[in-house]
Amino acid sequence: ASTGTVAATPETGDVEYLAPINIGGQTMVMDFDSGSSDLWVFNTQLAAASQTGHTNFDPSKSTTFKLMQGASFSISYGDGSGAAGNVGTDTVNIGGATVTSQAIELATAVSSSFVQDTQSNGLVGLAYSKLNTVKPTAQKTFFDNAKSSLAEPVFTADLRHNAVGAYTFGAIDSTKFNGSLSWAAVNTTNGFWQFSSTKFQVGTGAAMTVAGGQAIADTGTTLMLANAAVVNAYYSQVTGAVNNQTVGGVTFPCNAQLPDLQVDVGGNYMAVVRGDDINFAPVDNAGTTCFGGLQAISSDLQIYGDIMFKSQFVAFNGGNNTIGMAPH
Ligand SMILES: CC[C@H](C)[C@H](NC(=O)[C@H](C)NC(=O)[C@@H](CCSC)NC[C@@H](N)Cc1ccccc1)C(=O)O
Repeated sequence: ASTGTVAATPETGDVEYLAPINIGGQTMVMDFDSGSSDLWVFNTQLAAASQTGHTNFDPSKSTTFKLMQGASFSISYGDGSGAAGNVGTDTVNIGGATVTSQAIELATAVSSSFVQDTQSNGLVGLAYSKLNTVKPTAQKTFFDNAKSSLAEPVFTADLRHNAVGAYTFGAIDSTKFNGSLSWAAVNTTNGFWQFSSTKFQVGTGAAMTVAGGQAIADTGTTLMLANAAVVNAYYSQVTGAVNNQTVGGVTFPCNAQLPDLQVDVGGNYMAVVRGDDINFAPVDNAGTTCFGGLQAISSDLQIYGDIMFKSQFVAFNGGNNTIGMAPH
């Protein structure tokens, strides 16, 4: 039974968290994404302009790569970005955890936001395999393929503000969080690591409810996108907070006092998101106006991204479909 651990390194400003994987002998620095289920890479089939600045996987240099005849993929993401291309299989090793025949999706087209993000050379999808976009036959995620050979059927995300953390497969390192993990049931219907999140509390204020609230844990989303009721209640406690359409969300004075936000996870655990982490980044050169890490989303499905992960160590249990959290 194996385990694997890789460093999770934040891009400047904690925009994304990147980690190295080995595909057929080639190291690729990738964006680990618990909000999708395709492993796709920048590669030598892409137009030269798209390859520029990236590490490009070269299937012809891998002795273990096999093309998957007739297979293709095409994926779209909530921010409007996407990728598409063909598919093969190869040996993937992530920090010591190995899968010998992992579907590797070779992009032949990627949207500009991915081309511009030269530190990321593709995504490692870690949501449920039912979301995988390969046709005619959907493929399994690395975690799904690795699960049976891992010491425990789990992977964990230990993401830090402006510091190196870790992704671990097959073990839970209890030295990386305070106290014990609180576990919640995952609703796998939509293919996400989805749980009920119906209560919230701003600072020491009254507990409030989001009727029927649901959320997903998405390591590939930078911010925390919550119900408007949560966002309005939160920023009503922040002097100078305004909904700034030009920058596309709520901003506030960078020296504002930001309360902690508590959100319930599965009905029996209130996850504390540190107020400091909700000060995401300045929007002006003088650093006087800052952009909120908590923003509103109109869909019923809230997306708890890296802003939450910076306060919470998260364990994803594929054995019993539960999600564990503890402060770190
Ligand atoms: C518009 C597309 C919708 C959202 C839907 N797609 C999804 O839900 C996909 C699997 N997941 C995503 O679009 C989002 C979760 C949306 S919750 C509905 N997670 C993956 C995202 N963090 C990947 C990413 C990483 C870095 C830069 C940009 C994007 C679909 O295909 O129908």
